[in-house]
Amino acid sequence: MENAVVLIVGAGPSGLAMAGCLTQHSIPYVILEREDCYASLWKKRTYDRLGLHLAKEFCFLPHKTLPPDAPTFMPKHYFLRYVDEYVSEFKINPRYHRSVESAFFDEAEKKWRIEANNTLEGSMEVYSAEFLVVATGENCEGFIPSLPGLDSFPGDILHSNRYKSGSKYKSKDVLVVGCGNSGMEIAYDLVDHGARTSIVIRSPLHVLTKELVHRGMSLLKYIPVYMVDAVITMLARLEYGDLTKYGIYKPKRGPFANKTATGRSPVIDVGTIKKIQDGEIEVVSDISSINKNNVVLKNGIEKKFDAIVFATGYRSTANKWLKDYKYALNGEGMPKNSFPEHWKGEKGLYCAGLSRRGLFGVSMDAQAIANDINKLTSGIN
Ligand SMILES: Cc1cc2nc3c(=O)[nH]c(=O)nc-3n(C[C@H](O)[C@H](O)[C@H](O)COP(=O)(O)OP(=O)(O)OC[C@H]3O[C@@H](n4cnc5c(N)ncnc54)[C@H](O)[C@@H]3O)c2cc1C
Ligand SMILES: NC(=O)C1=CN([C@@H]2O[C@H](COP(=O)(O)OP(=O)(O)OC[C@H]3O[C@@H](n4cnc5c(N)ncnc54)[C@H](OP(=O)(O)O)[C@@H]3O)[C@@H](O)[C@H]2O)C=CC1
Ligand SMILES: O=C(O)C(=O)Cc1c[nH]c2ccccc12
Repeated sequence: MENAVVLIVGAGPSGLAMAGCLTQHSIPYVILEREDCYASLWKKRTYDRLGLHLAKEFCFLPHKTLPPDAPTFMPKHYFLRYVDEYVSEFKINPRYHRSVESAFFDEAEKKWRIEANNTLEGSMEVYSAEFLVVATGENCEGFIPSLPGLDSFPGDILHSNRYKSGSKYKSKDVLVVGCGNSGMEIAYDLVDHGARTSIVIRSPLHVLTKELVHRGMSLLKYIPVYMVDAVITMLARLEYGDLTKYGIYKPKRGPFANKTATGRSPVIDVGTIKKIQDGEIEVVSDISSINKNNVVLKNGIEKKFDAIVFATGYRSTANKWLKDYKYALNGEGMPKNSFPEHWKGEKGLYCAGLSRRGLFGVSMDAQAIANDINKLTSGIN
């Protein structure tokens, strides 16, 4: 058994930000990561054309600024280069191929006991830690809904986290299920590669440009959210016109109030809306069942597809391996406390990056957690 002061599970931006902050306080830590690299979501499970939707002032990690000439909206590779520099500057050395499979609070020892599968060696490793930080992310596992007849579909079925580009779908009929930021951008990419593309839109959504989101986030510093929402919704209407004829309806709450209330981001349009308006992407209603290549929609229409991309979102899985999740999380593996106290659990348990606030939220959490651990370890309560 190995002893650690702080044990961090996950070497994504949250785990790395934790490492950066703990280093500032000279607090030792160990990071366990199931994959063979850091930032594995960004490196392995995102599509090729991904760029950051939020402006650079919301997309950096604690204690390291972005280069002054960084583009306002960074491409993925630019952000990853910054992450590489972060890792070398803070000398972060995660232990790779360590999949954490169980963790519980040992009441006798008053410490966390963590078991990780060393997937390279096929052995179990045991760690004990005073503080445990869950940094496994809200995008830990791709979610695919169970639909009647899905098993009978003979073509490609993939979650958006396995989609790279539309190059192999030229002249194919592809259905994208889900119209969050992933689904909308993947639909664009498919058309760009010559696929005949349809997208399932079953609920209301806000569509904004990245410039409008940037403007809205800047305005939020000065005026209340309902005013920001009113201004930004009006500007979006001028930009896109009435989208209801394409099956796109707005939620009752404004885009920023909705983000705060539900965590759901507005769709930040990368050109998909124009392709919908031009008839290059067809919006279809929710799926009722699947029979081989035929997809039966809830409005009774039946369409044939060669492939289905499920851009139906993600789940946190921390509640599965963290046996005593109740000290910080709910049954969905998300924080049990509400924002802004969401990061702090009991008995030295914390969660970073589960506030549905992107990289900005990641940085805030890591700083708050490291400050709290610093206070506790220096005996200032
Ligand atoms: C397609 C996509 C695009 C995004 N774009 C943006 C954006 O532009 N801007 C923004 O602010 N946010 C964006 N996000 C949100 C994203 O959640 C954050 O950017 C960021 O990746 C969160 O970091 P994280 O470390 O919390 O989680 P992750 O990046 O998911 O990292 C978690 C790490 O934990 C590891 N892990 C999981 N379970 C275990 C286990 N049991 N044992 C050991 N290791 C484990 C995983 O392998 C992974 O490396 C995007 C998300 C997606 C899906
Ligand atoms: N460049 C960037 O910055 C990007 C950022 N992201 C971020 O990553 C996170 C994850 O995004 P994303 O992958 O789009 O996931 P989301 O959870 O945001 O969206 C999931 C979508 O799938 C739909 N859906 C879920 N279940 C079903 C079902 N059974 N049938 C039909 N539709 C269904 C949802 O609709 P409903 O509302 O009806 O449930 C929703 O439209 C978000 O925070 C997003 O903003 C993603 C891509 C790019
Ligand atoms: O990409 C995401 O989903 C994010 O969570 C980033 C984000 C944080 N606050 C926002 C407000 C509007 C749009 C996106 C975000």
